[in-house]
Amino acid sequence: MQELLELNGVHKRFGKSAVLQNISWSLSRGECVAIIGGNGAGKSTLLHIIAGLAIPSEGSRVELEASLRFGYVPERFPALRFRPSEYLHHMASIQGLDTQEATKRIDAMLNVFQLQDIKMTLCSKGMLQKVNLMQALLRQPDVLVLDEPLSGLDESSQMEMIGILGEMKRQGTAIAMSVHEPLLIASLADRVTQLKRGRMERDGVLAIHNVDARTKLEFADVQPDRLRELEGEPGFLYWISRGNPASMVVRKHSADDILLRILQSGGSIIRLEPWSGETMEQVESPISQQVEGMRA
Ligand SMILES: Nc1ncnc2c1ncn2[C@@H]1O[C@H](COP(=O)(O)OP(=O)(O)OP(=O)(O)O)[C@@H](O)[C@H]1O
Repeated sequence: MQELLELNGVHKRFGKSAVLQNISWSLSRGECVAIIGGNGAGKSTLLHIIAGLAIPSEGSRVELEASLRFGYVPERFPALRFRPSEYLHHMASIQGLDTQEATKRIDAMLNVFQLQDIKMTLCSKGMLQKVNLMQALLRQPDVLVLDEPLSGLDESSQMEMIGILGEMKRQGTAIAMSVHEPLLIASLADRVTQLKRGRMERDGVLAIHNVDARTKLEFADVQPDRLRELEGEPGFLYWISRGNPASMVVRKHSADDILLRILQSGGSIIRLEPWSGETMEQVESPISQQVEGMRA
């Protein structure tokens, strides 16, 4: 993977307080890194440095490609008295985007994000978080930096956000995000960086991230004909249950795509977890095989 950004021996101090100590870290195109750690561990400070919004007190931040574009999604986003489209046009103009280009992009994003263009004071937290993400995507960033993107969202908004971020990642956007939710880490992260009191305790590939890793998806409200379509998805392995709720085991690297399909089929996700579960004998056979069996 092509490296985009490098931090070398970064320290950050506020007065006498050392908030980050000796952080060496990198981020590559299309990679998603989850930054975890307790309250006050230094996650937001590290994200500010990654995004270029704060300068290290010591050490260096090196962009390894010319003209890299960064998008930053802060944790808190205020409900302003604008409609999303108005707000985004203001932001586009501040960022120096051509008006025609901005209109095209904002219309496309409102459509993709399925966001009603109502006053932001009337928007739910999930809707506001979409606007927050959209302002960061205006200039089609190479690197997207997110501070707790799922914080305070309900389950369906969380899944929607995971689907959107998964799509960004597939398109090659590098993502660095501070995160508490195991669901988000399991669905998107390639690597986890763990901070403890400003020091990097761990920085590595997820243990479950290998080609054989499997994920169990439990979901509800998908019509039987759609269940059969889900079987055709690359990465589908087997059913544990095809009732309502249904649960299936899929290859971990395909889980994002299948989650998206489930949501597009009108389903809702109940749970997603790493799976090392039962043997094939204990599971239900694919619907397609059963239908073949009935025909025979
Ligand atoms: N501008 C600042 N001036 C002084 N201290 C700061 C500043 N920004 C952050 N800190 C301190 O740095 C430490 C790390 O803060 P930071 O927000 O990076 O942690 P965090 O891991 O994101 O925490 P949380 O999970 O609670 O949001 C905290 O003790 C905080 O008080």
